[in-house]
Amino acid sequence: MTTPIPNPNHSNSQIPTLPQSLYYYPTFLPPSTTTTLLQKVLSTPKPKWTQLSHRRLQSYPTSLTRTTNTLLTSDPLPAWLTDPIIPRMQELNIWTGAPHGAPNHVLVNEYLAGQGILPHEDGGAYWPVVGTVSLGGVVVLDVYEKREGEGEGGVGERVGRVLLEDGSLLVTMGDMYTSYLHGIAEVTVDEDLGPETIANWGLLGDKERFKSGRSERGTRISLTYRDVLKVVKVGGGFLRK
Ligand SMILES: O=C(O)CCC(=O)C(=O)O
Ligand SMILES: [Fe+2]
Repeated sequence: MTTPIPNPNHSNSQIPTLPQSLYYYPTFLPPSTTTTLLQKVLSTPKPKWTQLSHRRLQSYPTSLTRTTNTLLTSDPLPAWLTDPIIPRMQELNIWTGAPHGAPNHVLVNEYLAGQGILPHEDGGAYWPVVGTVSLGGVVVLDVYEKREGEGEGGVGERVGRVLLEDGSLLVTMGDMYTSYLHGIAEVTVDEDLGPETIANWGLLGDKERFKSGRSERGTRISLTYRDVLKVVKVGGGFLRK
């Protein structure tokens, strides 16, 4: 499989000092859209959520099969997750070269203040691009080296920190997708924020907001867009929930 080529037109959005390639778009969605999306996600009935130990999760249109990582469904993504987000991503050429030319799977994460996600990689079920839309609370995403040859989950040195603002889009591809890990610490305050410590400081939409160097966590939703490589369409309404 060939690796997607970062679009040189977007070099202004590329996060410096980190391995390639992470792109940050601070005001990808206007506040009116983030508010509507946040309400939509937070009003989802409880059975649609999977409660994990450190966050809640929804999978659209459904979760992947456990053994073969296949998207087995006849349902498209719901309109509230596609418009206007996917056309805007396509304008940025994020899915150019992807097997389906657009994301076909969205994992929606909810983190309460103090919750996070352990360092991990997103793996081979997907085309190696993730588009992450952040809604609500601000968090710092940590990037780590991956320690090969130490079995599963070898977490190396932290190589950088990225601040994710409400309405922003983070695009992860290339080496950042395949050779590094990412995680969110379980803290109620992100501290030590500044131009020396936050890799995307120069790209932030509202640096003033973080000039105290601290940011209190609030409830955050992330919409993570992916293109699943293996898709099997099922007809006739079988396997529907
Ligand atoms: O919430 C985030 O920004 C990260 C989520 C994540 O890493 C994942 O869903 O794989
Ligand atoms: Fe991830």
